[in-house]
Amino acid sequence: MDEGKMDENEWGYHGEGNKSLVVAHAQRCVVLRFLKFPPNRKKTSEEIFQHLQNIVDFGKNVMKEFLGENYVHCGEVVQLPLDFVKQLCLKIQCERPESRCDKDLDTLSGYALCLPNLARLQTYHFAEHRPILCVEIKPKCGFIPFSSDVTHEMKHKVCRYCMHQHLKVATGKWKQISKYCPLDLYSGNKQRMYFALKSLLQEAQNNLKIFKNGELIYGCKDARSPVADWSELAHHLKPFFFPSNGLASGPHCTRAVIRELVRVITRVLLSGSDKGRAGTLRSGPGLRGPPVCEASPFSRSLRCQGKNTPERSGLPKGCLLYKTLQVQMLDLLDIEGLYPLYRRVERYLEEFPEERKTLQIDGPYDEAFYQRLLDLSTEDDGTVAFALTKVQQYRVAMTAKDCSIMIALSPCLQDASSDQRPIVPSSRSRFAFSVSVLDLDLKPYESIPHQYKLDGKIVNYYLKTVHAKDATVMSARFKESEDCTLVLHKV
Ligand SMILES: O=P(O)(O)O[C@@H]1[C@@H](OP(=O)(O)O)[C@H](OP(=O)(O)O)[C@H](O)[C@H](OP(=O)(O)O)[C@H]1OP(=O)(O)O
Ligand SMILES: Nc1ncnc2c1ncn2[C@@H]1O[C@H](COP(=O)(O)OP(=O)(O)OP(=O)(O)O)[C@@H](O)[C@H]1O
Repeated sequence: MDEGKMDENEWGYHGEGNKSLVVAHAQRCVVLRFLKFPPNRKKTSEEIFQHLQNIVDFGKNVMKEFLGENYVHCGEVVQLPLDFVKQLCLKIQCERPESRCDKDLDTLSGYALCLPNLARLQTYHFAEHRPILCVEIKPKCGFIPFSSDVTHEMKHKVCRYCMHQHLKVATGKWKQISKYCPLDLYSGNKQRMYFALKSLLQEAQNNLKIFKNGELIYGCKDARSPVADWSELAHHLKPFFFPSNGLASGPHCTRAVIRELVRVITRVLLSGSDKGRAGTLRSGPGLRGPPVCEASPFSRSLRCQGKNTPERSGLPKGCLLYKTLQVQMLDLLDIEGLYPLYRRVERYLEEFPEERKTLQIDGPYDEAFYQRLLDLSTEDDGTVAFALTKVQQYRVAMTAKDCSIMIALSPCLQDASSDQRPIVPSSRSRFAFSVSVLDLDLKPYESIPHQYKLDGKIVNYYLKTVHAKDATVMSARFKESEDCTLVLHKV
């Protein structure tokens, strides 16, 4: 990219989260990722450069090591002309969802991250001419805490995502409770994964987006304007899954297309080579928590049919879900066990503030930082070193609990080679695919007290409001009859 010759007209709004905003190049397969800040909390250019460089270093030295280099794209920090950034900011403002406009794009530093556009296959510099379908999933935390520091018994039974749903609906973030449970997606069991993906398609919230040729066609652009029309989605997807067949439109077609999509995504999620060192993080069998979440409609439906709890995960070790889960499990103590250790580090830093650098709280995220993450001991010897290791592991785990997985699918001819990209078959077509992870920014040390408070809030709200009324709420959830039949489809 020639940073000297930037033209805002060649870039378009692509998407944003809570902390960054992404624009995509119209022709080339690149995006620019800018940081965002609340209006009164601007940072210096030097701080922004350092923040972005830390993101790159963390990706290179830590996440690539854990997840494998094929999945992680670190990008590079670029310096852009300020005039370009200002014009671009004005140009895209009208496309930003209202709910995200509480933060402003950083237009003062001129720094951004340049990354491959993962909504297209990884050809980096040149746009593909083939049509591309891309599914982005933010799976969230896939295990139930196993730590003995957990004080609320409910946390050993119901996963955080399912509990948090109730607080989110109560505070108006989303309109209705999702049937998605991350433990189903991470189960490796095809029926549970199928149920999880279908639930995401029913209530996408911010956990699922679908792009066609780089354009968002399904999922929430704005929390207040969810788009969830399956027949419209099927209309977009039909040429991908039934290219040469005159499948009539209507509910039958919609169901067939959605079924193909879910099957293909399940297959892709279960694929993968065994690179990356997340396997070295595996904790013993006693340290893994229950395999199902009691609030998941899937396990509830099994129980209501008198069937046993499904077996524990059959995720293949090479697949990205497996690796992501291993990194999430670096949260060995749960926030309840971690918080006192955070306080220990805090007390030390209050006494010796100059040590913050040596402890690598704000980086550098280098090889030494990575090596310390591999110590999985939970024997507290009372030292600051022990507390620090657990704090850093927790931050990495939280990052893996909030990352997204991008799956790009491009149809290929029956007999054509795929340029060595892996292939996934569907019943009427074949796709070359790529899988990548995004949003691997290390969670800040400062967010730990917030996590501690939020955890208490989520559990207390669930216990007080939902669990007390459990029977009523859950029976209402099961009035939607498809729950019990859906899971029995052969996949
Ligand atoms: O706390 P959670 O689980 O609600 O996760 C937050 C996400 O909410 P979600 O539940 O996915 O809707 C939240 O996503 P949204 O802004 O709601 O789309 C952010 O990803 C937030 O991370 P950060 O503070 O921007 O680094 C996330 O915060 P972290 O807890 O990961 O720091
Ligand atoms: N390299 C990329 N290629 C294509 N799209 C991307 C890329 N990086 C980010 N995006 C898109 O931009 C959106 C916002 O990016 P990202 O999730 O990194 O934002 P964030 O503010 O850090 O998120 P969060 O709310 O979790 O803090 C993503 O959901 C994704 O759709």
